[in-house]
Amino acid sequence: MPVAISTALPRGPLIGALEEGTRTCRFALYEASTLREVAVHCTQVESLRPEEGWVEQDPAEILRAAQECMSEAMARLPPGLGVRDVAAVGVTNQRETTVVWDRVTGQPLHHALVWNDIRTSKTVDSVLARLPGNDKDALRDRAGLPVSPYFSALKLRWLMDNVPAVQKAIAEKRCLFGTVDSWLVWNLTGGSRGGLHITDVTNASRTMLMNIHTLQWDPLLLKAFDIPREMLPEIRSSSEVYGDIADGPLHGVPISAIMGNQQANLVGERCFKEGQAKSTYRSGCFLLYNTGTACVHSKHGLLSTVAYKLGPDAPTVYALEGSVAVAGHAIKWLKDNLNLLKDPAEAERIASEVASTGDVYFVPAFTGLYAPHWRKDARGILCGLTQFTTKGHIVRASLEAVCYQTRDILEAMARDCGKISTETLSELRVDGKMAENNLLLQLQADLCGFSVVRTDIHEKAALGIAIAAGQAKDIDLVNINALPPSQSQCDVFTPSITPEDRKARYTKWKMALTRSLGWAKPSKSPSMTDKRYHLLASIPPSLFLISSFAMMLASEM
Ligand SMILES: Nc1ncnc2c1ncn2[C@@H]1O[C@H](COP(=O)(O)OP(=O)(O)O)[C@@H](O)[C@H]1O
Ligand SMILES: O=P(O)(O)OC[C@H](O)CO
Repeated sequence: MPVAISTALPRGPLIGALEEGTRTCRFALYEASTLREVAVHCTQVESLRPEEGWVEQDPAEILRAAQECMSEAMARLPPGLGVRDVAAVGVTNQRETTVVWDRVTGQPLHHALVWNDIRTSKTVDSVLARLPGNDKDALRDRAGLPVSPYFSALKLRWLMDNVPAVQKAIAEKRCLFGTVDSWLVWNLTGGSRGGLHITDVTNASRTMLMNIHTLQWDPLLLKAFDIPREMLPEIRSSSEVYGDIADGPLHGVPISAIMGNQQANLVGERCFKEGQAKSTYRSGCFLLYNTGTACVHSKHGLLSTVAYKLGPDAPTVYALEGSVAVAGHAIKWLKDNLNLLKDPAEAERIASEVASTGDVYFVPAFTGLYAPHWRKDARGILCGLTQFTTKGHIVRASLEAVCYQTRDILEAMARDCGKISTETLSELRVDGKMAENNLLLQLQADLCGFSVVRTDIHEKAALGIAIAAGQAKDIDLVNINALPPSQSQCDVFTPSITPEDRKARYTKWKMALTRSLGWAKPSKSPSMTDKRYHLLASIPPSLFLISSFAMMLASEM
C-alpha cells in the first residue's frame, strides 16, 4: 500500500535522537506525533589504527562530534521551533567500545578501544586459561556471551594491565569506566560537576560483566576479570527520565532513553514481536532475532543479549544476535587496499558484469570470525582463483561472503530456537548503507532461500531511540502499541535459484570457511601484570569457578 508522506509544516513537541556510530555521529529531531524527521546533522568520527588489529577513537573527539551535531541540528530547525519544543532526548551508540576517564578532571585516561579492536587476544587466552576446560563458553550462563576480544570486559582488562594512568586512577579511586553511552551521558549531564554515571541494560549486556538474568553487575564476572565494582556505571532501564542536559543548545531537556545501536534499530524496525528479525548491513553486519521475554542461551555460537526494557517496571525483552565483524568493510578494503573500486557504490555494477563468482570464495576474516564461529585464529582467504578470475568475480565473491555469513547465523538461530529456519522464516528485514546494493539483497534471497525485505537503506537506530525516549514515563508522547505509520517504502527480493544450486554453493562456502581457520598463531604469554590477577591465574582452571563462588559466598556472610 502506498505510504502517505506528511508534507505539513512540522510542529512540536519534538524528540531528539543522538546516534553515535563507529564512523558517524548524528543528531536528528523528530516530530513526536508523526515520527517524521524534521532536522538532522551528521559528522564523521575518525578511527585510529596505531598497530595491526588495534582500533581506537579519541573520546574527546566523540564528545565534540556529539555537541556539533546537536548544535547544528538545532540551528536547522524550521522557523518557529526551538529548544522549548524538544521534550526529550535519547542516546544510542556503538556498543562494546570502551572508555575510561578521570572523574575529577573529566579527562579520558586513554583513547577508546573500539569494538572491533583485537589487541586483547592475549588477554582472552589468559582468561580462558583460568576457566574449566579453557572453554570460551564457560561464562555464557551468566553473561550470555563467549569470551572474545569483542566485549568490553576484555578491553577494560587490557587498559588496566597496560596503561599506567589507568592503574594510578584506579588506585586513587578516580577512574570511571563506560561504554560510549555512559561517556556521553556523564558529560551531557554535567561531567565532573555531578554528571550521571549510568548505562542501560542493552549496553551493559555487551560488557560481559552484567548478569543477563538479574540485569546487575555479576560478582563472579567481576572476579573473573578482576574489575572493581566502583568504577562501573549504574545500570538503568532503556527508557526512563535519567536527568537533564546541563548546558549547550539543549540545556534543561531530559535524557529519557539509552540503547545500544543494534537494539535501538530493532525498536526502530518495529520488531516488537517474538520471532521478528532484522539485519543491518554496514561495516559489520548485525542480525537480531526477538526471543520475547525468554533469554535463549545459544548452544550454537550466538549471543544472548537484552533487546530492550522500556521502563524500570517494563518486561525485559531478549534477542539472539549474530554479529559479523566484516561485511561492508570488505568492500571498503577492495577499494582502499586493492584499488579495485573507486567507490563502494561501484560494487553492484562491477559484480553484475559477471554471472557468478566463477567458483571464487572470499572469507573476509580480517580480525578473526565472530558469530557463530568465534575463531580469533581465523584470517581472510580468497580461494578458487584461476587465470580467468577477474575483478568482477572477486567483488561478487565479497558480496556473497556477506550473504553466506548471514546464512551461517540463521542456521545457528534455527538450531537454537527451533522456531525459525531458512525454510520457515518468511522474510528478513534489512537496512543499513550497504543494503542499497540491489545485487547484494538478491544474492541474499538466493543464498538463504527466503524473501528479503528492504524497509529503507537508512538505519532505524535514531528512530528507535526517539521512540524509546518518547514513550518514557513522564514524557508520554509515543505509544509503542499505536505507532504512526512507517514513512518508508519496502522493496522485496525473492529467491531465484534452485534449492540444489543453493545447497551446492553453501557447501562450497563451508569448505572455504574451514580453510580460513587456524591461520593466526595462538598467543603464548599472558599480558596481564596485575598481581592479584596472577594470584587468581594460579588457581587450577577446574577449581576457578568453584573457588570464586566460595570466595563470593564468604564475602557475603
Ligand atoms: N552500494 C554499496 N555496495 C556495497 N557496499 C557498500 C555500498 N555502500 C556502502 N557500502 C559499504 O558498506 C559499509 C557501510 O557504510 P556506512 O554505513 O557508511 O559505514 P559504517 O558502518 O562504517 O558507519 C562501508 O564499509 C562500505 O564499504
Ligand atoms: O556503529 P556501527 O553501526 O558500526 O555498530 C557497531 C556495533 O554496535 C558494534 O557491536
